[in-house]
Amino acid sequence: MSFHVYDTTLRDGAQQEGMNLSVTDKLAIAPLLDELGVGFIEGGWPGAVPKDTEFFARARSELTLKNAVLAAFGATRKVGVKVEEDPQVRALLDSQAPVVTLVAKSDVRHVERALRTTAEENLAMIADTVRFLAGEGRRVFVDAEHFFDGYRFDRAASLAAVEAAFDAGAEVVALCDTNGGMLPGWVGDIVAEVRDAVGPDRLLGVHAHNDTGCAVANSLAAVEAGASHVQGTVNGYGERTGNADLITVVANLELKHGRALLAGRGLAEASRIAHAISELTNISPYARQPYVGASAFAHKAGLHASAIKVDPDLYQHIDPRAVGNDMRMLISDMAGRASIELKGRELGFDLAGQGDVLSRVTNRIKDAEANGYTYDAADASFELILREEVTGERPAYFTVESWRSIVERTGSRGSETASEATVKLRAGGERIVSTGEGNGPVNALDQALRQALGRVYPEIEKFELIDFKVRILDQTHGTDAITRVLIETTDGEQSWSTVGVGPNLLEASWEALTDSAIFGLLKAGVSPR
Ligand SMILES: CC(=O)SCCNC(=O)CCNC(=O)[C@H](O)C(C)(C)COP(=O)(O)OP(=O)(O)OC[C@H]1O[C@@H](n2cnc3c(N)ncnc32)[C@H](O)[C@@H]1OP(=O)(O)O
Ligand SMILES: CC(=O)C(=O)O
Repeated sequence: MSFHVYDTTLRDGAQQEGMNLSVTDKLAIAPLLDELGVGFIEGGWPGAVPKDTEFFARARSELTLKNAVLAAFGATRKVGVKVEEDPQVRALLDSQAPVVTLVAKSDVRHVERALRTTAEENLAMIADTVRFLAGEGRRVFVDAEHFFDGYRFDRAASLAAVEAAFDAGAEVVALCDTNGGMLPGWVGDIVAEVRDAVGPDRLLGVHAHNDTGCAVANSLAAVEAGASHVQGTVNGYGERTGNADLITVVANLELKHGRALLAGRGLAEASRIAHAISELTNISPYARQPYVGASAFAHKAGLHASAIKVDPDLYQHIDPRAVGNDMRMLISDMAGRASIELKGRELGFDLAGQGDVLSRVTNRIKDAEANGYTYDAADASFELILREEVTGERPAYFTVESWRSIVERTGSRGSETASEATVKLRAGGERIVSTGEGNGPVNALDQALRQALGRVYPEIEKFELIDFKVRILDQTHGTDAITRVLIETTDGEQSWSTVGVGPNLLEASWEALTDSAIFGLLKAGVSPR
């Protein structure tokens, strides 16, 4: 029996709080899902959500899928309505999607209290709708809503709904944990019982929500018990706490159970695709996401690094390349010499056998972290320290004579503010004095520094500050507290992060800004002038 990987990012994923996908977003996400290699892409509910009706219409001319087929989602016919006269069922046909997935009630309490009808009418709604759509040439899948809750309450009634769907011609019945309250043992037992009840030739699926934090585990339990169709969303998007993270489910099945499920390059592209979809949903990626998260293979503890130096597999459960991710060493006060050696290797420095350098860098990092610096989020500042300890000097792009930045309040009530900064430095054999204006004192300082350096290093014009984070450390000291600034800069292709610490925001920012300029010039291959 074939196995289905069924993605519902564009339908159930879009039910996540705060997510609002345009038709264009959906048309951009669908090819990424196709590239991932899923078998089915549920595009939305045509006839109920106007954007979804438009999505299916535009998909016909604008989408070319290599691996996946589109599924339109909708409900069984309404109570007491002839199926061929139900406009929502008609909209499913009109979508021209080759697969239609019907949500059907399979918990008798929902039938009686939400649909306000009888169990018999519900079975007729399921059978009529499946038969009608199958008769029109559609592959029909049924999502048995609240199946697990219903089964635990009245198993005969829930099983009758599943059987009605199969008997009418449904290709798949996906058992749904709609409220997400199940635990893996319960799911495994129930799927095994349903498997026995419906027989081995019928294709059972699973659709899990994450309210107990078990959506992935519940999906795996269902597959182990005989489900061969698994639904989920990329990045675990979905209502409330989300749906089963489809990439995690598939990675577990492929990499732990040896079942190749995705078409094309599949998992090897998973990290890139998960992040690209985050860009389109405008929801920041979750760094600690299994397999594809930025931290999924990041090691901070010095003891880990000392073993990883011998063999990376000693501290990681898979080769990160299997999911298109990378191993990274994080540098902090928890680093040891092995961490520095491995990080050096990552940055292109071979420090093997250079015990002195490793000890000096390790001690410098530990001291700096004790004074408020943090390097696990400021790789570029770390690299400058490492270079300095290896070569004995910092790249001499400029020497600073002085700088200042002021905030001026103007207007009759002092309600308008303007900032102005002056930087005096030497570069390219000249003394440069530059003044910058900005909407705040840090912005003005950044402008002044950039303008000064730009006279000698025009390469700096490409640099852009894209993130700025301030943290006041040791807040119990009030105004004595120290300030830490982390900034991220890009040259349009790559980005780098630097850190600064000081008694106030401006001093901390100045250090992070100058590190950023030096690192950017270094990376651009510019020699000091
Ligand atoms: C578990 C899930 O996540 S399923 C996916 C849920 N997704 C969505 O709800 C998003 C899209 N939904 C919508 O646009 C709207 O809710 C609609 C168009 C579906 C329904 O809206 P309305 O027509 O205004 O109906 P209303 O919200 O008042 O009630 C829902 C109706 O669907 C009926 N219904 C609910 N489930 C089913 C079902 N499985 N089969 C048939 N009818 C159903 C209800 O009995 C009710 O019928 P009634 O109008 O005769 O009382
Ligand atoms: C169908 C669906 O989304 C659910 O039951 O959760």
